[in-house]
This record gives sequence, structure tokens and C-alpha cells, in this order.
Amino acid sequence: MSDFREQALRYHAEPRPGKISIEISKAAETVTDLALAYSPGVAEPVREIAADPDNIYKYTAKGNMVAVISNGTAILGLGNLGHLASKPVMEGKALLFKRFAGLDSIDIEVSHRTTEEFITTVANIADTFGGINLEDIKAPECFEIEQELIKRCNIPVFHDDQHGTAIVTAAGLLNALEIQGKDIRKAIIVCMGAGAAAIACMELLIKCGAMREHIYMLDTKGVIHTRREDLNQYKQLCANNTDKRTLEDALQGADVFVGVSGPDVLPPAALSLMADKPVIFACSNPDPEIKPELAHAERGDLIMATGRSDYPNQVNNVLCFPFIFRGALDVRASVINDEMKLAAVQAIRAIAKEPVPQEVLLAAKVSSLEFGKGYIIPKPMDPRLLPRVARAVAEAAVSSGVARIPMPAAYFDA
Ligand SMILES: NC(=O)C1=CN([C@@H]2O[C@H](COP(=O)(O)OP(=O)(O)OC[C@H]3O[C@@H](n4cnc5c(N)ncnc54)[C@H](OP(=O)(O)O)[C@@H]3O)[C@@H](O)[C@H]2O)C=CC1
Ligand SMILES: CC(=O)C(=O)O
Ligand SMILES: [Mg+2]
Repeated sequence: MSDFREQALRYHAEPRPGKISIEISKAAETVTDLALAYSPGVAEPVREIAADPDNIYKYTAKGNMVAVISNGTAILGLGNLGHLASKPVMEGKALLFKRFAGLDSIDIEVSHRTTEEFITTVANIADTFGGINLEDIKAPECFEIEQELIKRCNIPVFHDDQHGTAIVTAAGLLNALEIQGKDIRKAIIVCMGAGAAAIACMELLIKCGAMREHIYMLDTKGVIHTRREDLNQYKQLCANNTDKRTLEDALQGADVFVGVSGPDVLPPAALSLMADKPVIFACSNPDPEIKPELAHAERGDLIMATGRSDYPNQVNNVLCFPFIFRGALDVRASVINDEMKLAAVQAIRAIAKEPVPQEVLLAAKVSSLEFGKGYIIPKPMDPRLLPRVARAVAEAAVSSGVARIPMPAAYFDA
């Protein structure tokens, strides 16, 4: 067994299995404590909530709690390995919610026969939580699941692989293009993958200025073009009216490659087909579409990012989901809308242009970080992400009319 594999398994197994636990937040030592926490005291908040459901936010943990829910149909880039196998990833997302945004989070892995059964299961338990983070659910089912749950639930429902990934990709790409001296409105973009992450990334890039006709998406059968007859309704919307058919056709003169597909699908030699100063985001986890060392060996003028923590430029939805939910829950937003997503893009990208605090350098184990080819996007452990992204998101929720309470005073004290 490799050292790293052994270390990863031991991390998950010891000293107790898993990565999260639940802690109590009130005293429960004396007879008085128990009388308050349980019977008879607990009857009082029960009566208050029965009289006014909004009191649930006053007397329970709902308002600070996010459920991470999966069916395991697209676990990272490992594929459809089932709901049980998804649990380490979902516990990991719960860990990140707590570590980076102080949000209590619990993972829920759902076994189901039909899409409707999954939707009903989640809708029926949604009221327990302040928000629902859907994770690692494959396309095309993920689109119907998210849309239907947004309709049926009174709390924000957010498919992280779609929108978290799209927000971070847009923030990183806008910065990378700026460094390369390119304009997103003119950029030719090749997207490997046409699933949950890919479609959401391209749609958000279009909202950030990219031209739909400059985007070439590929799935396992090649370029998504208008003459294909095997496209589902979501891929049809991404079809380009082009004669390009292969990855090599699409890469000819392209400025950007975004990979949200699977490991090692971008041959290093194909990079030579791209325009000067290209941007390569190989975001498949855990193994990127191309290894950074191979890409850098092929040409010296590119900017390279992956989804991983152990290379520079980590384009990963961890830079978004803890903070967007923090902002959304703090103003009790009913949904996470485009205004909130675009506010998150701008807040994340702005941080990368500012001097990096010493504690981030220490945590990242580097001596310096400066906005440029090797540092296009903040590190996940940057303490500025929480106040800045959450505040931008909360303000966008208030100004777009989806917040149910005003901005908390704490944001103005920070
Ligand atoms: N860095 C990050 O933050 C994130 C990275 N990702 C990564 O993106 C990838 C996809 O995730 P997600 O969108 O949720 O999964 P989906 O199952 O929804 O989509 C996968 C897509 O990739 C395509 N694909 C798979 N293998 C190939 C290949 N060899 N060549 C071309 N296309 C291929 C599939 O094609 P077809 O439609 O033909 O089946 C499908 O369109 C994963 O590797 C995941 O780790 C996802 C979210 C966040
Ligand atoms: C990072 C992530 O959510 C994924 O790879 O699926
Ligand atoms: Mg995921």
C-alpha cells in the first residue's frame, strides 16, 4: 500500500471512525439542566413553535444547520459507486462547513429507486435544516432534482457540483484571463464534460461575459454539436453549430480548457494546438484531466489549475459552499439566486489580488504568494473568505429581495 493511501485510510479510521461528531451546546449536568433541556422544559419551545413556525429559528439549531445530501451517483470523478461509498466525501463536506464557516452540518446518503423517490425523501426532511447542499448527484437527474426541490422547499437548496464549482471556476478564470491579458468576451473555451459541473460552469461563464458560440463542450462521444441526435435536453442547449468533432478539433486555437470530466483525458501533446497563453483548468477529482507537471513540460506560457490541494491554483468548490451558505443562512434567504452567485464570484476573485496574510502562507507551506500565474485564486484556509464572501452573498440576498431578515449586526462590526 502506498504511504499516502495508508495515511488517508488511517486518517479516516483512527482514533475513531469518520470525520465528524455531534456536540451538545447547552449545559446538561444537573437535575435543573435536564429539566430545562428535556421534560418538562422542552415543552415550552414546542408550544412556541406550534404557535409560530418562525420560532424554530429562535429555539432550535435549524438556522445554523446544513444537510449534505447525496445518492452517490457521481462521487468526485470516481463515478456512480452508490450512496454508501459517498459517505466519506459527504462527511468531508460537513467537516468543511464547520471548519470554514462555523455551520453545523450532517451528511445524509439516500438510497432510492426513482428520481421522484429521492426528491420526495429530501423534500420530506427539508424542514429540519436551514439549507440543503446537494452533492455528487450525476447529470441529467441532478437538474430535475435541484429544480423540483427548490420549488418544494422553503430553504435554500444548492447543488454544489453545479453552482459551487461554477462560482469558483468563474472567479479563477476571470483572474487567469486577466493575467494572460485576455478578454472573456473573445475567449474560445473548450469544456471537457457535459454533466452537472460542466453545464453550470459554462452557463455562469456566459453570465460573466463569455460568448455561447465560443464554447465547445465535449462528452464521452465528442463535441456536443447541433447535428447530434443523442443529446438530452440539457446538452441540446449547449450544442454548438460547428463542424468540430474531436477534442483536437475543438482545441485548435482555443484560449481555455475547463475539465470537469475524468482523469487523464487531455493528452499533453494536444496543448500545442491551443492559442498563445492558454488557461488549463483540470478540475476532475482526485485525478485531473492532465497532470500539471506534464502540462508545464509541454509549454511554458500556460496557467494551470486543478481541483486538488497539493498543487498551486486549487479551483475547487470548497472556496464557495461554506461561505455562500453562511451568507444565505445569516439573512435567512429563501433561495440562492444568480445575484448571490455573481456576488460570490467577485468577492472570491478580489481576495486573490490582495496581499496574503502570514497565517495563510504558513498553512499553505509556502514562503510567498502573489497574484500571478501561480496564484490566481485564494487558498481555502484564507480567513478573509468567510467575512468577505458571506457578506457579499448576504447583501446580494437582501438587495435582490430573497432575504427574510435584515443583515446581522455582526457583519458591520467585522
Ligand atoms: N474541482 C471541483 O470543484 C469540482 C470538480 N468536479 C469534477 O468534475 C467531474 C464531473 O463531475 P459531475 O459534473 O458532478 O459529474 P456528471 O456525472 O454529472 O458529469 C460527468 C460528465 O463528464 C463526461 N465525461 C466523463 N468521462 C469523460 C471522458 N473520458 N471524455 C469526455 N467526457 C467525459 C460525461 O460524459 P457523458 O455525458 O457522455 O456521460 C459527463 O458529461 C468529476 O471528475 C468531478 O470530480 C465536480 C465538481 C466540483
Ligand atoms: C469537489 C467536488 O465536489 C467534486 O469533485 O465532486
Ligand atoms: Mg462534488
